[in-house]
Amino acid sequence: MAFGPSELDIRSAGLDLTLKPYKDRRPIVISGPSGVGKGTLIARLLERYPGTLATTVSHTTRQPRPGEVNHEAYHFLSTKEFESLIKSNAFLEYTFFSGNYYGTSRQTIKDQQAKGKIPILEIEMSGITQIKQNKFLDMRFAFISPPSLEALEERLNKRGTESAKSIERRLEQAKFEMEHAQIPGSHDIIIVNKDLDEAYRELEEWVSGDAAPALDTC
Ligand SMILES: Nc1ncnc2c1ncn2[C@@H]1O[C@H](COP(=O)(O)OP(=O)(O)OP(=O)(O)O)[C@@H](O)[C@H]1O
Repeated sequence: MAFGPSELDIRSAGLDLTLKPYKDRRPIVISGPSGVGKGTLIARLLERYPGTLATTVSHTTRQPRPGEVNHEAYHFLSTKEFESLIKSNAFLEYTFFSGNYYGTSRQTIKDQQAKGKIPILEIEMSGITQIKQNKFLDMRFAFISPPSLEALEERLNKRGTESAKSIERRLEQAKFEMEHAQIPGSHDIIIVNKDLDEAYRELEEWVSGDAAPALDTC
């Protein structure tokens, strides 16, 4: 009995098995409280579908951290340069947080689309409000929710990247974001990340267009 080539054979032959003819090729916006698992879920999607999906690189005026490479982690630039880009309407959304600007340029999305990829953006709440105010932008929005604030606190503690004060601030913000996410129309789908594998499956189905619309409120 003949078997077809394995995924490994195809990859090593330089072919990409992961090109998926998604029905919906609009940019995908993922949001949710800090520590909920957005980065983890997006990393899985990108690993599974490198030929179809791609993240975008944001701009920031903050200093690079050790190991962060310019144009990979972020496009690092001066405040003057950032403000000049704001004036020229280069950003889809931007925010000023903790003394620094952060923003997503229109160009970074175009760059990925020009390569035939569907951009995936991780954007916080105020950025989503800015995007939604622009009726020319057609994107889809997923909110990742923790099963509870207690579970979120545990994840942030376990991750070990934040001080107690920072965790407290993030939990306050999380409460606000979770309430906001309940407003009809604020997201196309809410995925509760309780079990990571289940949350991933739900996200993957929605991203690839195989899922039925999860909310009838949109
Ligand atoms: N379903 C889950 N159950 C338990 N732990 C999880 C789950 N999903 C993710 N985690 C863990 O929670 C922590 C936070 O995840 P991650 O860094 O992906 O969150 P994030 O939403 O990207 O956070 P931030 O916005 O701060 O970057 C990580 O240590 C991750 O391994």
